[in-house]
Amino acid sequence: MPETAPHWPAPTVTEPVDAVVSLPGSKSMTNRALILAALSETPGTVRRPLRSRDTDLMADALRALGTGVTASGPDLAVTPGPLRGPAAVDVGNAGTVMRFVPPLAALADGEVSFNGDERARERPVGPLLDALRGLGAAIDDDGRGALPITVRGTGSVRGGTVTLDASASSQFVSALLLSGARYAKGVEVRHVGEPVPSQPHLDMTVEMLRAAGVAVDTPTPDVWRVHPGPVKAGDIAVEPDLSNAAPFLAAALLTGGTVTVRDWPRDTTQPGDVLRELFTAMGGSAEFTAEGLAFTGSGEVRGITADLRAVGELTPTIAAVAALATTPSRLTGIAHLRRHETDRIAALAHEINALGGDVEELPDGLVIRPRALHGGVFRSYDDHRMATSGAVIGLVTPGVEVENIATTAKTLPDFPALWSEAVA
Ligand SMILES: O=C(O)C1=C[C@@H](OP(=O)(O)O)[C@@H](O)[C@H](O)C1
Ligand SMILES: C=C(OP(=O)(O)O)C(=O)O
Repeated sequence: MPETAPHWPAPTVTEPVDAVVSLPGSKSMTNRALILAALSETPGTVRRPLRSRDTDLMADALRALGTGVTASGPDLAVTPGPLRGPAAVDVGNAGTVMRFVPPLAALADGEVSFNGDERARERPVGPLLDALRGLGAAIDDDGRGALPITVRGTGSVRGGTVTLDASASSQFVSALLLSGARYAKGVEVRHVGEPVPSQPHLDMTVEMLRAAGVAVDTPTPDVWRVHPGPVKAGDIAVEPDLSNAAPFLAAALLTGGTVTVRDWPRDTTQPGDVLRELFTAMGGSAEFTAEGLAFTGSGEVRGITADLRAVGELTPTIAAVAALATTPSRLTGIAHLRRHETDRIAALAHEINALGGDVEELPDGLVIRPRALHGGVFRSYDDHRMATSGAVIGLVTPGVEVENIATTAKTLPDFPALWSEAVA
């Protein structure tokens, strides 16, 4: 029998939480920065990146393809080299690695195989693979539109115009755009189908490409054009991870306290910035201070009706807060969450209900009716955001134990210590 770690007793408080927290870098920005630096003409530096499972997997993938990635104090120094196979890439369960690296691997000379966690083999990549084939890449897969795959690189990709359905993940589009400048004809990506989720992440891709000297046009909604040309990443400064700020702001909201997140950017493409608005609608208030963003709870926590399509990765925390609110919530537009680290719609409903909650699954979301919760085990399904949601519920519900808190290492390895310190 494999040894399993004991469940983590979530700390419970009776006083308002009053804390100032420094959060590590954004996963999404770090992994984009690493890709852009690897595609660059000259060495670059990623300043204050996130160091976590997902970003270590990205660094390892790029090393396997011939790029130098070395720690330099709190930064990562990236030395681009000729991209080459053969190489084997372990994506873990990182969407950014399984989607962003294959278009780069198509530029390599040699075969690059991709595999990952059991769950990674269930997450969609089919539309991305078909798009890459349409741009001239050769890829072997077993016909399921999922890992494992082998990209048979020849050292160059023709590029051109491609149409795909990116309603399952915005990462399909970001992936093609990030490497597209290095394709002979660049790339024009056209989406058709249900709306693409995670618009802020698409904006982040476009903004980071432009900052790296790449010409990107967005002529009409659902069309993105990346012109061929050199990538010049240079120095890229990574912002604190605002999605990982969610549980900390929730602590202030739920306890009527104040949590300040240091260095919250005033202007950002991160979806977590929308928390200022969402958690204000749920009863708190946000204010920029000299230190960062101070979020204060009023003592009252209201439910919310919201379409979260653009900010889906915030759902687990919002659902946890909603379960503790005084009025019902309806969260929609998030069918794609069923293909995230776990089926987050089903997992949230199941785990909150197991603690006495009243959560109903919709095909594309959740209806959450407030009910007194009790202690018990909150399972994480190897999903970092499920684990942190268990911590949020446990903060005001005695006796909650989170199973596999270590899974937070995907994007926030220090979570248990940071959380315990913040709420102490
Ligand atoms: O591009 C990115 O960095 C991300 C895009 C989103 O993916 P989906 O559009 O698949 O939800 C988001 O949920 C994920 O955590 C990170
Ligand atoms: C969906 C997420 O991750 P991934 O990058 O693996 O898609 C997430 O972090 O919430």
